[in-house]
Amino acid sequence: MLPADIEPVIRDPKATPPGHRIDLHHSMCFGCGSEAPVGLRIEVIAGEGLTVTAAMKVEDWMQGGPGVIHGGVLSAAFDEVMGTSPLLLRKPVVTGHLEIDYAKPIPLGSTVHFTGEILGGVRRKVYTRCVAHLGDPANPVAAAHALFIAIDLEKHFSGYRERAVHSQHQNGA
Ligand SMILES: CCCCCCCCCCCCCCCC(=O)SCCNC(=O)CCNC(=O)[C@H](O)C(C)(C)COP(=O)(O)OP(=O)(O)OC[C@H]1O[C@@H](n2cnc3c(N)ncnc32)[C@H](O)[C@@H]1OP(=O)(O)O
Repeated sequence: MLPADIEPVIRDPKATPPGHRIDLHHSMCFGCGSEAPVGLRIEVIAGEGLTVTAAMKVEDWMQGGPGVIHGGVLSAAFDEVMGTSPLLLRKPVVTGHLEIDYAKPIPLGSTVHFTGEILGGVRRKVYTRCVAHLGDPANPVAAAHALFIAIDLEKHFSGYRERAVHSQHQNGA
């Protein structure tokens, strides 16, 4: 999946320091929003270099097959974790391409640990990967690769903002 012309990228000196949560982009986001009525509420933590980590408790409402997580929920979690990592470059992005390898069923009640990494970039493209385990990093349960595209936030969402759902604490702003 990685292109031949991929180039190294450099963490922005003003990026969130290692060990700290990378700021959520808005409180009503399905992936990270603390006020979203339904959502994953994932906190992505900056790691060293171009890495991030996150953990997600697998709740009953995430069920797909009996007793295990739905694959789409896991996919959304990967999207959130990897999609946040380009903020280490101080670049807002959207997902262009996401692929998942599901290695093992993930039981309800378990905690999924994610370790993501930026692999490099080409122009506006940022390539990432992420591995998930249930407590033993040597025993992964899933892995993902994703391509994110850097955007101009104002332009990208200009035609959609009137539909945005706001937090009750934002006075409709
Ligand atoms: C919710 C978001 C809030 C963001 C705020 C702050 C972020 C804070 C972190 C939050 C974490 C969020 C994590 C969840 C993130 C989502 O879930 S985002 C939602 C899902 N994704 C989308 O809705 C994106 C929909 N797609 C699009 O809007 C447009 O296709 C894109 C991606 C903006 C690209 O369009 P474009 O700006 O016209 O650019 P374009 O010239 O077509 O492509 C640029 C380059 O990317 C390549 N490319 C584009 N698409 C693809 C593809 N699918 N496959 C391969 N290459 C591709 C092109 O070939 C081109 O390459 P080069 O020519 O440079 O070699």
